[in-house]
Amino acid sequence: MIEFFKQPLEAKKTYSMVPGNLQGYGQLFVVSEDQKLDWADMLSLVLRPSDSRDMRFWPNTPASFRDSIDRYSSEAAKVVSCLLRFLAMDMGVQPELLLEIFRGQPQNLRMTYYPPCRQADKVVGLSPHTDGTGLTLLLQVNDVQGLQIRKDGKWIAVNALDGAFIVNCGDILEILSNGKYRSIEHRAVVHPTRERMSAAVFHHPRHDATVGPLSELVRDGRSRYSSMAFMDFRKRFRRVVGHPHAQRLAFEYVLERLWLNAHVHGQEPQQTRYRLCCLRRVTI
Ligand SMILES: O=C(O)CCC(=O)C(=O)O
Ligand SMILES: [Fe+2]
Repeated sequence: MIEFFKQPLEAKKTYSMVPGNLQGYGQLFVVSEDQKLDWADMLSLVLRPSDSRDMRFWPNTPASFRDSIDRYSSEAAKVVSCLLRFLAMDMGVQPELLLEIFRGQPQNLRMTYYPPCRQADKVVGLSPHTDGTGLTLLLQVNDVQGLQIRKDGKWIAVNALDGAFIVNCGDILEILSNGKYRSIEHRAVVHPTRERMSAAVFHHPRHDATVGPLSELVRDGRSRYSSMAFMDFRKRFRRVVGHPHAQRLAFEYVLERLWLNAHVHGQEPQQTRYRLCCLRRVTI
């Protein structure tokens, strides 16, 4: 990955994103010429299922690149299977139930390169967002800190442990767990003199899954979210881009719809009110 980003721009542009496809080398969510871009370049690839790989975007320099990514993908999938088992046990649900939702372990990879910026406080490396995933395995590739999470309205730096993954709970896990695990809002800042690199592997439910709180967790009828097809969730999630907090807000917007539906079915009025407050911040 380090070798890939070191190459001249022209070489990297061989793998440029094309309209209508989120894979390849470029920038995330570019929707307008006037948009202020994040201070980062990235290479995004679909890794699993393996027949969805689009090899046009897979660099073959350095020569070991494709092979390394392939192995990384299998190992990440194994780690995530283990984590899903532990999470199921922690929630008191059958591990097989959770694993079935992630069957085949659809996975994509985003490698991000943040160049240094002398006026680092005037730019943002990666805008605030939540991951629209089940779980994300995030690796800070070099020893430059940059990840922050928003807690109680404040941004808090997360220090990566050497050689360890940072595991993010994504939006889907928040819904499946009926809110037990919160999908955390995060962003990346840049360093004034040093470049930074990270690699995130996003794990999604299988494409024909329905996402909603696991039935074992709503036995008492307290479902915080109603269910929807994962592909519908994804479509709505991607519709709102280019806003400073686009992804978090998009997620809240989708949740809002889910919670309103739940409310219509006579559940959780208090939670619905909370989400209505969030909705006021969103212009859609
Ligand atoms: O670079 C980082 O530390 C964060 C990356 C991230 O949040 C993402 O790729 O979704
Ligand atoms: Fe993220």
